[in-house]
Amino acid sequence: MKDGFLNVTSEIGNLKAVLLHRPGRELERLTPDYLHELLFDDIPWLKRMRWEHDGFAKVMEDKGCKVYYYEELLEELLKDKHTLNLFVSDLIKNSHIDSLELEKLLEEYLLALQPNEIVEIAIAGLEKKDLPNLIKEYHLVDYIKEQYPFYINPLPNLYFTRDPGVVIGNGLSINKMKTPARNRETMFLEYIYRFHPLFKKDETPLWYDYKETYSIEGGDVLVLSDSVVAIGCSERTSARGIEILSQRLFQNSNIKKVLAIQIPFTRAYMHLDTVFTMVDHDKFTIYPGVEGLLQAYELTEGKNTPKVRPMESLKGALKTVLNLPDVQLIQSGGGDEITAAREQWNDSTNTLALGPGRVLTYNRNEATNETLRNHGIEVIEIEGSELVRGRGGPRCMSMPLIREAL
Ligand SMILES: NC(=O)NCCC[C@H](N)C(=O)O
Repeated sequence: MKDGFLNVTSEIGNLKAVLLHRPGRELERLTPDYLHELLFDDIPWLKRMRWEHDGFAKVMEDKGCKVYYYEELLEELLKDKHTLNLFVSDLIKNSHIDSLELEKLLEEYLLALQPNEIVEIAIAGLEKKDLPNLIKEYHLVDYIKEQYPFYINPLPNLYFTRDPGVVIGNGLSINKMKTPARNRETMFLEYIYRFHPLFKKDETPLWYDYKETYSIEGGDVLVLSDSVVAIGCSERTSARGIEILSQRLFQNSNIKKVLAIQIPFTRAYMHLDTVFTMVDHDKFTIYPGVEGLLQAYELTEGKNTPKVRPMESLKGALKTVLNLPDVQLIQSGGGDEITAAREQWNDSTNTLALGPGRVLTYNRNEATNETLRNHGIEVIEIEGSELVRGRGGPRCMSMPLIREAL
């Protein structure tokens, strides 16, 4: 196989290219009634959120990382009429409109728009009040759904680009999301993969597809080295999904071992990277509140499904799979129970490595940042008072496309 564009063989190699989404109008469609369903705990202030997000992107650019945006890549590929037609048709299909007639009307409406307007609607949603005269004759389904404000749902979680897809080696996993609120996000990545020349589809293996049955979300996947991946078994990522992805990696890539790490299935720690991230060759940060609750399993290639070996401890497992004499688990919140819990809620452990021993974090997590510094880690802080309201940090908000090999 020729060289593709994507290449991620570690969590900590110098970050060279990343996929982001700048928060947009979808955030202004969050209302208290739909917060829970849309996986938010609060209503963010968009203007400030964008400012914070621009600051986040700038730190990466200043360090030599190329920043790509979902909205730009999608607009570029929708300039092709054939792709645009397919995209609109899939957008309608994935929006669960429930009425053939309405589907047709919406399709006609969207096809008359420009690519940037279609992308805006695909991400930010379409409110019924914006098209007051669309339906000429009401059917039962229209009466029943009348109170619901959207024809097309907003996707307020898209700025957490980590979750819908993950690059492992030179291949891509387009994930199967667990919740309906985030399901439609993955379609965008499929279009970028299939139709944008940047991703060099013919040279890029697809490890997983969002049309599969078992959920996997990117916040659970940590590429620990060129031959080892850790995958959290969590509220969002299923054990069966881990087995299927692992076996494919064993058979078609350089990955030899997967460390499956079971974390408590709760909202506060919805993905592995909300409690555990890699910050240097042999250093990790971990939320002490879960340390004793994690169970690790080593997966290696099996006949049909992987062989599974329960491991004694996370620390021991990391040493074994990474072949290291020792590893350090740096406790977030300085190890203080209350501080650690408060800062974990605000994503203290969700660090994004820009290079070995250099991480990006929210400035609000003062105790954790100080602890990391005391362990020799360079910590670059960003503002995140509004960004954090979606319950995700710098790692959640970034999908690495290229990292320099270690
Ligand atoms: N990797 C991550 O932990 N992503 C954060 C996702 C937060 C989002 N509100 C969600 O519940 O999916």
